[in-house]
Amino acid sequence: MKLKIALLAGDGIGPEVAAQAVTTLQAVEETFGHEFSFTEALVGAIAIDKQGDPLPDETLALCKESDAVLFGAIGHPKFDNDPTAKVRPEQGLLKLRKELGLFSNIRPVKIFPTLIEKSPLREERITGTDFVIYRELTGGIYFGEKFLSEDGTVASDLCIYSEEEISRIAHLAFKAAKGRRGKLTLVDKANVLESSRLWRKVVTRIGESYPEVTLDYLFVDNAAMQLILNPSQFDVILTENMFGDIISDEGSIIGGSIGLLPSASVGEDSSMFEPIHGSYPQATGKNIANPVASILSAAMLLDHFELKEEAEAVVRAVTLSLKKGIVTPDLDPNSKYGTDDVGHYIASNIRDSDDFRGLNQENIGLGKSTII
Ligand SMILES: NC(=O)c1ccc[n+]([C@@H]2O[C@H](COP(=O)([O-])OP(=O)(O)OC[C@H]3O[C@@H](n4cnc5c(N)ncnc54)[C@H](O)[C@@H]3O)[C@@H](O)[C@H]2O)c1
Ligand SMILES: CC(C)[C@H](C(=O)O)[C@@H](O)C(=O)O
Ligand SMILES: [Mg+2]
Repeated sequence: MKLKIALLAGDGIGPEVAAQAVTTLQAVEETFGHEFSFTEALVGAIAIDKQGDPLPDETLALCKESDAVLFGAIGHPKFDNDPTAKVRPEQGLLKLRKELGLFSNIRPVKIFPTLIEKSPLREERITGTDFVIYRELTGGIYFGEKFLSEDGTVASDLCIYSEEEISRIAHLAFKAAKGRRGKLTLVDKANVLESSRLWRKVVTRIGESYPEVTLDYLFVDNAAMQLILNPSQFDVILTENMFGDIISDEGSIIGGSIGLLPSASVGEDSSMFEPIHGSYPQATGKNIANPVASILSAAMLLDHFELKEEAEAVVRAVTLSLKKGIVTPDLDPNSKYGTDDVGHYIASNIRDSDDFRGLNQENIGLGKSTII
């Protein structure tokens, strides 16, 4: 298959982890005989520095004409520490999501069996964790009208949703639940927020068309607690933009590190693949960032284009690296391996995959190798 991929590495550790996703995709390309092209473009703080715009027109145009976008991370402390800055790196990411119509952000949370002891939670709590968050990505409080009074003492952000925005992602989430364990949990704050009550009404109505899926509801504060208390109760979580942002960072540490959690953002015509973590500025240039979230985002890209065997090969290679202890310091403070070592190990395992391709994965203790 030929794929034209826009590569938006961004800021901080973005370029370091995205480089390993590219190395992985190049290994897949060679091993399975595909043709992937990568075209780089600016986004985030580096784009502000170079062009005064966090999403230059040519970057957006490239993304629109590409088959998919591979995204690193954006963000820089000079903006984080300046609440008065009018132009900000995050605006580039948000505009990109909106312009590409990426309304559904899919964030799978699965425990790698060999990492169970790396989790801050006890083994008996996290065993069996395997859920996926469907986070609405182009609406809600992120995109509602903003207000700041002239004297700078009063501010507001409007949280606004339409039935249409809720129903299109709800259908995707119900379909996902149907293909998994048949459970969908809507996370909202319907005891307080009008917008959440609209979510409940619309999702409940849509649920009637999916009789094989059990729908339940959790208030977001309770959901935040349940995620830690009993994460294996969840199958598909459907939620609005900001709640999804928050609970996915929380969910990521169940498996040991946010550096493991990938995501796919999809719309009608476009798709983008990015780790859920940010630019981790403290780690920039140190070769310590975990590239696995970025590499698994590349696996989600392959899966999205129906390259199932290829996606599985990536997940298997990642699983093997974790099993062998070829990991970055977030998973093992004494590790001698850097971001690039982990990426190269994974890529070389895809290239030499004869030694484990086709083997019964259970026999070699890798468990299930699908990503979602
Ligand atoms: N999608 C994105 O590009 C994105 C996402 C979140 C935050 N941000 C931006 O990133 C900047 C920093 O934000 P933050 O510190 O709140 O979040 P962050 O995700 O960058 O880092 C938070 C913590 O998570 C850990 N971490 C993150 N990525 C890791 C990796 N690959 N390997 C190992 N550990 C990792 C580190 O302990 C780090 O201190 C901000 O400017 C923020 O706006 C961007
Ligand atoms: C950087 C920020 C705009 C972004 C978000 O809040 O969506 C990030 O936290 C994420 O999870 O992708
Ligand atoms: Mg986030």
